[in-house]
Amino acid sequence: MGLPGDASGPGAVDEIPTRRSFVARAARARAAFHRVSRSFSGVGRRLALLSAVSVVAGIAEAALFALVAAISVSLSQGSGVASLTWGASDAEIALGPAFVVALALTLVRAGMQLWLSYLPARLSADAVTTLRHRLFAAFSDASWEIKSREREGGFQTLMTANAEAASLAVVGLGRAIAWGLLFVSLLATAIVISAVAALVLAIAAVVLLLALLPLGKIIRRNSEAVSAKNVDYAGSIQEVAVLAEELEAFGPSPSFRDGLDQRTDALRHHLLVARFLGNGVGTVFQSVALLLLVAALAVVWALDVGDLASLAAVVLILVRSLSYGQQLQTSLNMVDQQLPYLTQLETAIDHYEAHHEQDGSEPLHGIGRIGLESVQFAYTPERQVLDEVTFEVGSGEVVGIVGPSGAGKSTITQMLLRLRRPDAGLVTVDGRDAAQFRRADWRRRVAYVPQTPQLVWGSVAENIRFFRDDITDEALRDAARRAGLHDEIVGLPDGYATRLGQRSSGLSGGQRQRLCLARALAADPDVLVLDEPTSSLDVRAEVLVQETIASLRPGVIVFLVAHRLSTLSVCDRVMVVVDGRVQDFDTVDRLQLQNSFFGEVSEITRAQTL
Ligand SMILES: Nc1ncnc2c1ncn2[C@@H]1O[C@H](COP(=O)(O)OP(=O)(O)OP(=O)(O)O)[C@@H](O)[C@H]1O
Repeated sequence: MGLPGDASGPGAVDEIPTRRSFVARAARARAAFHRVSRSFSGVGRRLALLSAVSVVAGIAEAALFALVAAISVSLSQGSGVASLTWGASDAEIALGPAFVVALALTLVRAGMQLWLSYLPARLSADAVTTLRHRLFAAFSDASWEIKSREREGGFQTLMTANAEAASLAVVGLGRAIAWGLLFVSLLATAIVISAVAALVLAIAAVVLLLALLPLGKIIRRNSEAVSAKNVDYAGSIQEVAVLAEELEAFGPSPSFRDGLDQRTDALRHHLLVARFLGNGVGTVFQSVALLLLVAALAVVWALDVGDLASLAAVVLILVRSLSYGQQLQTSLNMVDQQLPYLTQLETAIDHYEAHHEQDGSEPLHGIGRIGLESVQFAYTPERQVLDEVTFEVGSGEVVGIVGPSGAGKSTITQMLLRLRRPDAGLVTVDGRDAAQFRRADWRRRVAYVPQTPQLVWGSVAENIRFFRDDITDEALRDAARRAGLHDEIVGLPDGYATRLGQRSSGLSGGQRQRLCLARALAADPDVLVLDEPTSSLDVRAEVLVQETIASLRPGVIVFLVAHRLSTLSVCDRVMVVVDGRVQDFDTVDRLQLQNSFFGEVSEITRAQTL
């Protein structure tokens, strides 16, 4: 994944047109809906419902205002009849029925308004839930190549903060439609009641909306900056959490603290602008709207149009419609503010989906032989990391992989685990291309114990089972026995149900490593890849693990990346990797005589143990 701000990665924000026109804004809103509509089905139906409810609510409200105005005038004149004027036609209604109709309209309006609160909320909740599912699925299915480049905290930010912001963008879009249609419905009704009065006021409202448009651009630009910086910021925060132990021990340098403080400060300005504009625009709108209303009324008075009841109705309706206009403006600002987060989320999904992990279609029932055939691989074009690597290992063999730091040992294990694909050459299984086989089967047959074992929040049993529901309690106990951990687990306060944390796990480094060995053994693999499995173990535990490895014969192939020669005592053969090539692949005894790297390391080890 590209880092935030990197135009190629999910952190990048799409090019958004910056013209200050309604056309550009409408194009953005359309693009947003297009993106949102990909996130869940039935969006068209729901928007149609939202629009219909908005129009009905607007007409009900306008009719209510007209009736209230007519009743008020009638009461002030002491007449028992309310006179309603709708354009050229007049209607009269007795006060009793008029009150009943007013009450009914109030209830209809209340019901519609509640519905209008519910629909955007539902739209938003559905959209964000689906977005989160899509993002998680896209990330899970993305290749290791992409995942391994993921910035710490980047994915978390997308799943939490960005998803939250995207939900606000969808609420904003829904509300903008509702307030916009309410505004238009009220205005249309006002025009029917008194065309001149309403038109004068409508023009005033449109002028006001247009005048406030540039603010949207400022809000959007500010949000784009915040959205990109947030992912970066989350990365830095995550780093603090990940490095907590080392920071505690070493103490962070002033420059480290200053760096983080500067990142925190850099967000301050954007946050201030966002919050101020978010609230300030509404206040400005209200004040200017009232000014325009007074000015427009003065024009109506000067033109001498309309009777008292219709003028009162138009004023009531327009004051209300101006408030919807303000809410429309606020909603559009909210969309402007939150849309970059939604865009960033969609960009990330597209990025992960474009790098989908390729799978094979054939089932894999077992592995008898595994190897690499003329494998070439480079992480970057400048440096070849594996160069014509070829070997094959058969069932029951325990193979060591040694070599200088950076020689390519871990890269070979990543090939065997199918975490990376060769640029040229093949990973072979029983003479066939491994890429043909289903990954799910591969993961089941090829197990891995990393150098730094990771625990998950949960019990000891859950840590061994590691989300593979089909592993029985008996199988995981058996795996713990084979990893030499069973007796220690039984000695824990709650045995296999003892809860473990990720960091302060209550287990020693050696116990954690053996727990991960049990995790690897639990599914009864055909191939076991161990990256320096005894690095955290004392001599007694090391012997225990070596016995476990030896006991896996004859059915299992074991690859053992080793830095210490003591680890290699169980190996049938050892592969010496130097500069991305297999320099030698032979027994320990022969390597000691013929391989310069191996001989040198043996010498150093011997001198150290004397
Ligand atoms: N993700 C990566 N991106 C770019 N280069 C990488 C990446 N991972 C490893 N390399 C480079 O590839 C080379 C081989 O790395 P690899 O981790 O396979 O070596 P290694 O033999 O396992 O080293 P060590 O014993 O130190 O763990 C090194 O030069 C390393 O810098």
